Amino acid sequence: MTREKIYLFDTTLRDGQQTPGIDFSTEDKIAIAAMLDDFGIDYVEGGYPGANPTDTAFFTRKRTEKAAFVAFGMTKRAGVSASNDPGLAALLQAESDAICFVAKSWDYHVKVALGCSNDENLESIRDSVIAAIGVGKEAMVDCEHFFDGYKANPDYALSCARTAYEAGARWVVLCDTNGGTQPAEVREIVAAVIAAGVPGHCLGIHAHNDTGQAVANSLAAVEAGVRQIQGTLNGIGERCGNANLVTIIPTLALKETYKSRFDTTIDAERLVELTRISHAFDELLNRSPDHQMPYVGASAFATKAGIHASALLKDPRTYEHVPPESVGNFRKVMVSDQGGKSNFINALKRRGIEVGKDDPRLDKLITIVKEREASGYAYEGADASFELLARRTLGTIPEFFAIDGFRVMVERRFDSHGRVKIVSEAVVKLVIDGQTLMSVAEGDGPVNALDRALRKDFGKYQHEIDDLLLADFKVRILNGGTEAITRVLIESIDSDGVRWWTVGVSENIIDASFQALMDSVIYKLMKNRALAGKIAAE
Ligand SMILES: CC(=O)SCCNC(=O)CCNC(=O)[C@H](O)C(C)(C)COP(=O)(O)OP(=O)(O)OC[C@H]1O[C@@H](n2cnc3c(N)ncnc32)[C@H](O)[C@@H]1OP(=O)(O)O
Ligand SMILES: CC(=O)C(=O)O
Repeated sequence: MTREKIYLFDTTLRDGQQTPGIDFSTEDKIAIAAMLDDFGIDYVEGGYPGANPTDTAFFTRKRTEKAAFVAFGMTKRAGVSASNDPGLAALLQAESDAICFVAKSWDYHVKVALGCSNDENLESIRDSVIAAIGVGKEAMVDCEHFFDGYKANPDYALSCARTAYEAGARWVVLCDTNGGTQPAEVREIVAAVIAAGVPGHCLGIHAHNDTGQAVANSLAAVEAGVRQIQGTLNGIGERCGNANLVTIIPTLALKETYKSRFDTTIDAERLVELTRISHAFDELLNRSPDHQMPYVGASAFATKAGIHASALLKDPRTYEHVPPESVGNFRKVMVSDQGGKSNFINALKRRGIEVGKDDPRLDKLITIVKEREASGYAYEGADASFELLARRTLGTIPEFFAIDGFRVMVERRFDSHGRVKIVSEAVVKLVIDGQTLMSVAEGDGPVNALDRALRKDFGKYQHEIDDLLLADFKVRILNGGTEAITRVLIESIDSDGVRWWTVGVSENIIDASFQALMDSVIYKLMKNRALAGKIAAE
């Protein structure tokens, strides 16, 4: 069987820009285009030059080295010639390798949205494609609402696609603009387009995710014959988003049904970059990655379940559809109340702690973790606290210091201008080598005050915690009403760039925070002595 290429077309910077809450700056666009170009995407659609200052500015800058850089815009307006349409002129003049025109292909839209005749719309499609080719650009046409249009008036939808193709468009892209089409319909309609004379190697698919089918519809279109897929990074896009290229790319590369027939520019060597790219993109959007995103999510290859962990450790293929490292992700066997001995042995081994399956201390640790999780602790997100708990149970943590007590006071005061000022003050009493050390500090809030007081006099350990920083602080109320208990998670970082999470649980938020703080400091002291924190690669 001859192999065929599937072209990848990224519209993150155009349809992705239409996502509610996402607004790229020109600098963002430059960074994202470079990321996509490096990764090996065939087409990068940069936006709509002439539509807004960001896109216009972006099109004056250098954007891609390898990928074809695409300008998006609408076909010429009815009633004016291509040479007299200012919108089309801006598109033709923009620095790009290709132009992707959006064109109506549903007669209802032609009538209602454009207010012109069906023939005038066909003329707009034809003349716009000819004009783009005339200035030396590759032309493509996004047939908006193609599937809905086909269902309403198949002859007209097909004549739009054919007109674009016959005018010389390299790609005629069938768009599920409203996102309601189902995979079986996509297969049937793509087959009809090919039967009407537009060959599959000139057809693309642009699917929206309004019924959660954008990826399935894109793959159904490939099965039916299209050879270009449009989509976005992490599936951003108007309303419920576009087809997620981060899901489609590994599916094409790793799943037998596609990999046996098709090639894309993303080979195995590039595919390992996928998780990093997906997360870097979220970072740029200033949002947390979706843990459950296929292939790249933090949970994509994670298991809490003891039965799964036991089999995974015998052979990962028992519970993994592809090897996590093929997409740059990794396996995570977590400890929790859902775990059995295998989860624990694996989690301990990663931290350099060897313990036999028959060691009674292992049973004790499992019991403690399960009891603590029942009372509100969550160790799957608090790796350092889990390690300390394990080492305490095994008896391998030195007694660095003891806490004699702490007190926190929060006061609402007025300054000399009558403005409200909230002052937090903490007192911490520690015992180190039999000597009591007492420190008092103020802070921005009670936890900050506690942290400052704790660090103010740490005796002989003082210099060891100077580079310890609290990077994040998360509070969760576990049950409502007067019996509410609080779980606090603290993320710490030190000058080695190492990060760790600790947890505290209490009916009192300050006490929960103090527990998490204590674990963070003890972990740091252990780490300084190479007694903890060696996470081996899985
Ligand atoms: C399905 C999609 O995602 S298509 C892409 C949608 N993206 C965007 O719209 C984002 C960028 N758009 C914009 O910034 C603006 O809409 C602009 C600059 C393009 C146009 O702005 P304006 O000239 O003020 O027009 P406005 O946005 O109000 O309306 C769109 C006009 O384009 C016309 N039009 C829409 N599609 C097409 C088409 N394919 N071919 C020709 N004309 C079209 C509409 O009939 C309407 O014309 P009218 O003003 O005579 O009623
Ligand atoms: C062109 C486009 O974005 C759509 O039809 O959805």
